[in-house]
Amino acid sequence: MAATQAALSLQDVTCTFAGGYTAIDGASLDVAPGEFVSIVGPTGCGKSTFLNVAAGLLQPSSGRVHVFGDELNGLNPHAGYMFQSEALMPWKTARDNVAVGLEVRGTKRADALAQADAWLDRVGLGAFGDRYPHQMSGGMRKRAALAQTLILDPKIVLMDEPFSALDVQTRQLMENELLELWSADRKSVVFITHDLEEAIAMSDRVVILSAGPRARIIGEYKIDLPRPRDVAEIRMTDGFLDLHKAIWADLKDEVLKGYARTSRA
Ligand SMILES: Nc1ncnc2c1ncn2[C@@H]1O[C@H](COP(=O)(O)OP(=O)(O)OP(=O)(O)O)[C@@H](O)[C@H]1O
Repeated sequence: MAATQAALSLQDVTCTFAGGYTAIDGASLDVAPGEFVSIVGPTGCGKSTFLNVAAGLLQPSSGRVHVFGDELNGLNPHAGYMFQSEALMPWKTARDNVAVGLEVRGTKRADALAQADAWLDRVGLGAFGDRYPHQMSGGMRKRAALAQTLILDPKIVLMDEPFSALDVQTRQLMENELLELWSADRKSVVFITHDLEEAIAMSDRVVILSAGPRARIIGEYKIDLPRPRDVAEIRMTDGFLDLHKAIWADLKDEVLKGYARTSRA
């Protein structure tokens, strides 16, 4: 048995869809407990597909997934998932949206609501629990979605471009908030983004997927920048710029290939 058991281990994962398109081909990734890993790759390369396999939402055509040493069959019981699109129910208030996962698990409503209020406070929405999603800004909705995911205390958080719809300033605020929450209670995070700067600023490790079809992992970089980090300030440091230059050298050709493929389609 390995010295430290991975929180999440994807081994030689291949995903071929019904029409015969192979998105991912033989990709392997281990994520350690408490590690923040970003996956970066050109548009349409298979990042979401890979994350869906980790969540247990998609069965790979071949390859294996282990979660804390147990083979995954069905939904990943230790994972919380935060999507790019809105996950809030429009007919529920922020408080009810955050509480609903606990209620589904059988927590008494009063207790679930009390925990939801505590989480709303933690994400800076303490005064907005009664608001409905349409009464909140994009950033507020993301905060509520973050609380909705973290209230369930998943050991692994899977995030698929969670902040990509936000303006730059709100996005940086959210990134810093996520890092603060993460450092207070270290969970394993797998963070999908097409934004290399965001990936470097946030992560312990950045993994590069090649352009599809048959995307593979073509590079892994340890990000040894000091923490705590401010995502805006870290971007101006020499260490960040050196990493960016090195990783971009690997990523650039793949981005161009991906762009050429999608622009022909
Ligand atoms: N159910 C499916 N059936 C057929 N092809 C699919 C299916 N789901 C995804 N694909 C294809 O697999 C490839 C990878 O898709 P995926 O959404 O994983 O990429 P991505 O890297 O997350 O994309 P983006 O950067 O645009 O978010 C794409 O070419 C997509 O069209």
